[in-house]
Amino acid sequence: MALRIGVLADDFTGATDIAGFLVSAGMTTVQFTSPEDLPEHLDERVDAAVISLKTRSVAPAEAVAQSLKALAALTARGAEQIIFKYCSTFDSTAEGNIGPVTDALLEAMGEDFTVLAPALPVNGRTVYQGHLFVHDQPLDESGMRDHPVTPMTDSSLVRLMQTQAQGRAVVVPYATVEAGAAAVRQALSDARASGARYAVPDTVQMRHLETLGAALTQMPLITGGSGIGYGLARAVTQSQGSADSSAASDWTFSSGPAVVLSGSSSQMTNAQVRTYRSRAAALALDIGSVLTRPEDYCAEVLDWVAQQQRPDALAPLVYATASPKEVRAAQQEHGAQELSAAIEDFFSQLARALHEHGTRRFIVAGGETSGAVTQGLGVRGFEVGPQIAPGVPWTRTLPEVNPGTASAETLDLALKSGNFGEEDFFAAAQQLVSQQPVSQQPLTQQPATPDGGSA
Ligand SMILES: Nc1ncnc2c1ncn2[C@@H]1O[C@H](COP(=O)(O)OP(=O)(O)O)[C@@H](O)[C@H]1O
Ligand SMILES: O=C(O)[C@@H](O)C(=O)COP(=O)(O)O
Repeated sequence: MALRIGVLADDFTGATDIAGFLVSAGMTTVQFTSPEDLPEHLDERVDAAVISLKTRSVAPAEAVAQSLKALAALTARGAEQIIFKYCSTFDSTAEGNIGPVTDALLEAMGEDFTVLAPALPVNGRTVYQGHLFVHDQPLDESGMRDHPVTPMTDSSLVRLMQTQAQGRAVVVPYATVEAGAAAVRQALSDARASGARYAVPDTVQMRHLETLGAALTQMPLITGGSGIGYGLARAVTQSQGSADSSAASDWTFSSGPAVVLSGSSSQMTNAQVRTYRSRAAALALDIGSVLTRPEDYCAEVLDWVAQQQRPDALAPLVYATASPKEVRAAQQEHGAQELSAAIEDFFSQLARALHEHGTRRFIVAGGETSGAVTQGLGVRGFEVGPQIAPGVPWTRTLPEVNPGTASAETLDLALKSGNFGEEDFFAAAQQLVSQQPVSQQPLTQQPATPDGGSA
């Protein structure tokens, strides 16, 4: 079967977020860490491929260039529909990057119209009258108001888009979405005829995403969050009669020691670390040692982890997670960027050392931290499995594209965006492993035949 959906995501855990939702809707999904890593021939069982970029907060021209490369890689694999995945809280500045990237993708695809659909009601992100809410607060009154890189000071998606993009945006109101897919299609066609370039559909419940998915199956470019990915995938798999047989239902895990690495300091991750500390061995990183003697300290932490890894115990936790007050104080003392980079490098080095000493399962908290860990492990592609929590799936590495992992064995990775998961997330991830079902042949890359076709 041809590649039904190709996704380019503007950050790492955002990519795993949408990949997990595509799988939960019944699509076999693989994820790669750059367009270059996408194999020329994907396994024929693959319905969706996700490329994770790091374009959320780079300069707009750089974001556009990387996104166009990813688009080219996906269309070259025959992707029938493209999704540009950004954050469910529309993380961007007045310069971009959601507007410039969307415009560049439209132009490259020869299109003049798309939707902006960031909503993910199961995680409290809803859109009403074109305004984005985080649970019961408008976006600009939520914690996103104080985001260090992309502070969100308006909740109107129409205004947010129009300040950074080239065209006009219009709302598809709640009543139209409630009326069903045909009504949405008509509203989109009217909006386009009126000269609008972007439509913002109200989305209050998960079922609205299914309505939107059914209305949008023929739209070449969709932009939004993981929720619209779910809606589209449901529409496709339902029309094929396969929506109920989740692609993750017969997922298996590798055996071997596990570790939890937490570099996010979000409110939710702080709560998750507190909860887990009461149940498992936990080590708070000494930031001074991370900064001044990272190599020796890495060896000490490695020894500590090895002593704690026992088959009858929960995986040990190593964390840099700290309260906002502690983070601010440390940033003032050492400089925010230097500190982030040092901690990320440390996690990257530690993950590599842990892998070399036998660790096979990594549970990681934090988007940037996940990027650093996968980089340390040399992971460039993985298959996406069952969700531990909405937006956080288990994944396993595809050995063929991960020569850095040194062997044909697969690694299990759970890569969590800072804000996602319940308070017991770290233990819940391991509980899912211990309930693992019957073995399934892992996806492998199709060997290329001399004529360039797949074997
Ligand atoms: N104690 C700390 N003080 C300062 N910065 C920290 C601390 N712990 C982690 N960090 C840094 O904060 C950043 C957290 O970002 P990230 O991993 O993306 O989490 P999130 O998904 O919550 O944004 C990383 O760069 C990490 O290295
Ligand atoms: O859409 C979402 O909310 C997430 O997939 C996402 O992008 C979160 O970003 P980070 O919190 O920066 O990991």
